[in-house]
Amino acid sequence: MRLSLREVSLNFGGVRALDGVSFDVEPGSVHAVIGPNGAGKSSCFNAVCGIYAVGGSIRLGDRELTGLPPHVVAGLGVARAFQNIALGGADTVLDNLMVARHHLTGAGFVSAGLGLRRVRREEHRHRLRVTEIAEFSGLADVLDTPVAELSYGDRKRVEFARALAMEPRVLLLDEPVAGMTYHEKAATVALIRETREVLGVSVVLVEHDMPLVMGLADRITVLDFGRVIADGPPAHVREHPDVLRAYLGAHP
Ligand SMILES: Nc1ncnc2c1ncn2[C@@H]1O[C@H](COP(=O)(O)OP(=O)(O)OP(=O)(O)O)[C@@H](O)[C@H]1O
Repeated sequence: MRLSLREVSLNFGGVRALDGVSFDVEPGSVHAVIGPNGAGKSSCFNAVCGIYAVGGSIRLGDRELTGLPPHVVAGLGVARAFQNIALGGADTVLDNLMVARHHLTGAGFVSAGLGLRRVRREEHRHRLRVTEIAEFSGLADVLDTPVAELSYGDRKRVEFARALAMEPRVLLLDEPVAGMTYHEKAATVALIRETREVLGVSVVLVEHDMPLVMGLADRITVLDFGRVIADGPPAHVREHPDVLRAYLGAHP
């Protein structure tokens, strides 16, 4: 499903954080949003998630997302892996992934209206799916380990898997490789590629690591002072004079 932003605007007092931002995230693609500090990348993510009310239109397929609260946007298929999110440290990886599925279970696992057997069957089904997602995300060996005992790289994987456990159509990743070692980065890039290729989920990422973005993204939107200054495949964006000027600090 295509995610489309049209003329999205957001003000903080006198600051125009987003100024008529329009771009499309094609189904099953990796799309990067880049730009200098303060360009509006986080604001853009928060707008898509429903955290900020914005002007303009944000659509997933035919559904208008603007004006909807974050949990409804998530339920419609836009999941976000938060940077440094407070994972339940004492809880196991499995517990953390199960929590992410609550919005899929309507009233939750223990609903007064459901018979005990049905509740158990439902929970079993979710456990199987969560185990699959953990395997996909490289967490099969640590399913029963408390998150607090995991390495930094594995905790980032839990954030990723937790977003996948929401069964998204679009996955938003905020600086997915920040602070990672070379090997952790390579593993994350592979996981993002598989998410696109195997699951067919679109991935939108904000990331400062330029070589990584250029090698991974199908398409890149460049923001500067809340506006889109370039949008296209990496080769196009890399050569764009406005991008060189604004982003890379070159003075052609
Ligand atoms: N909650 C807020 N209140 C006031 N101003 C804000 C708020 N959030 C962001 N801004 C301002 O909006 C503009 C865009 O900020 P935003 O955080 O979206 O940029 P960014 O591209 O994510 O930056 P960075 O790369 O530094 O994280 C900046 O001028 C910022 O100071």
